[in-house]
Amino acid sequence: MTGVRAKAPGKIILSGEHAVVHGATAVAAVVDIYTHAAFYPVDPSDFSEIDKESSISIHLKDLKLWFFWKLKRLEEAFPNFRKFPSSPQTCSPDSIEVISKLVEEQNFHEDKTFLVSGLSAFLYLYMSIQGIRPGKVIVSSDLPMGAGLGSSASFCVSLSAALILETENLQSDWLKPEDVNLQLINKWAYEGEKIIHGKPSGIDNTVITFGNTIAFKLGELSHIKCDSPVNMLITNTRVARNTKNLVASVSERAKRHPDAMSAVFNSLNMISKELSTIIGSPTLDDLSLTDKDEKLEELMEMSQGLLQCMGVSHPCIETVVRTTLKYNLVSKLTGAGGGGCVLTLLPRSVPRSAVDEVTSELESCGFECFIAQVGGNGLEISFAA
Ligand SMILES: Nc1ncnc2c1ncn2[C@@H]1O[C@H](COP(=O)(O)OP(=O)(O)OP(=O)(O)O)[C@@H](O)[C@H]1O
Ligand SMILES: C[C@@](O)(CCO)CC(=O)[O-]
Ligand SMILES: [Mg+2]
Repeated sequence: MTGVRAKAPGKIILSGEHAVVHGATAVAAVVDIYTHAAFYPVDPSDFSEIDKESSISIHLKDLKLWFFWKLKRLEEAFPNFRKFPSSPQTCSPDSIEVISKLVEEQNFHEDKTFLVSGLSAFLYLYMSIQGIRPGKVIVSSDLPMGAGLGSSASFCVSLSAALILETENLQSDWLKPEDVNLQLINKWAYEGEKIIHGKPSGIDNTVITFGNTIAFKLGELSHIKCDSPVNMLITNTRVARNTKNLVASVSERAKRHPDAMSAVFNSLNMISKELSTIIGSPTLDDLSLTDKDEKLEELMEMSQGLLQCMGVSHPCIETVVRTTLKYNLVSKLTGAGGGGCVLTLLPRSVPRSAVDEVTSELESCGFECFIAQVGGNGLEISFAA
């Protein structure tokens, strides 16, 4: 059986998370940790007698979990489901309810309920793009789930690509899809993100689809050309959290204190603009590189303070900030916060021994540290044999 395979990176947010949901500019970049999704349509003529009740299935390889929905059950739940509307459509609240029930009909172990939103996004994207037709999707990911590195968007982008694209013209090498397809994939992925996040800004799916480093405001992206990519140490505090709840909690705070919070969002907008200018400016010599790093550190420190003021930091995040500061390194949370991952800027001048020391101190607190490449390719596709 042949199909389409898609590979989508993760992302970090350098500044402006949460504020971007409220109209501010944010700056994000991809990281080289990937989600793979492959789609294999099942030819109805292949059905054996036992296969009569064919299904739509998803195999989450890393979790060793399989989920199946019989076509008959889906047709009964959605007698008038419209396949591939002319442009991506938002899942209505009524349909979300029906889809969640279909997902919950799978026998979930209590400790796997965090998958309900991801599987609901899967069913919606599958039925909208492919219709209620049999097929199998296989997903695997190296991204920590629910930790601020865009696992939900990476899942939605890779799924949308595998479901939308045809096998013709694909090769066994990884290729970037054509621009017109990237636009469509990004729009569908955003609809999937809405099911997982509630009210996403769209920054995560956009940077993951198009790659590199971007500034993003009100649905519009601009690419930032970086001639000297930033180096980040990423620390996963392993504290579980959920982006949907954190985004909602910031909106609630903004409703309670509209003027104060709009000043916070505005400050982050300014920080993101300055940060875009700094990382996009040409690096002339070592002196200008050091100057860039110092300015970035100061802006990251200010961002972390403002995120704390929005109520999305966490004692574990503060521990990372304090620990790295002992080594003169600056950190900020990334993504929705509340736990998850923290970024530490590694200036070009920092000695390797200092990075090793800070890493072992962070690991002794039970955190996981890694260095990822920032600002590479976005979505890529290939032929799946
Ligand atoms: N590989 C995957 N397979 C199935 N579901 C996934 C996968 N990756 C993410 N999800 C879904 O996305 C949810 C996590 O999304 P969430 O937005 O809370 O975190 P994140 O995307 O990792 O962080 P952030 O949005 O801050 O960058 C999971 O609980 C799950 O439902
Ligand atoms: C917290 C948030 O700003 C970023 C999550 O990576 C949410 C969003 O923009 O959708
Ligand atoms: Mg997410």
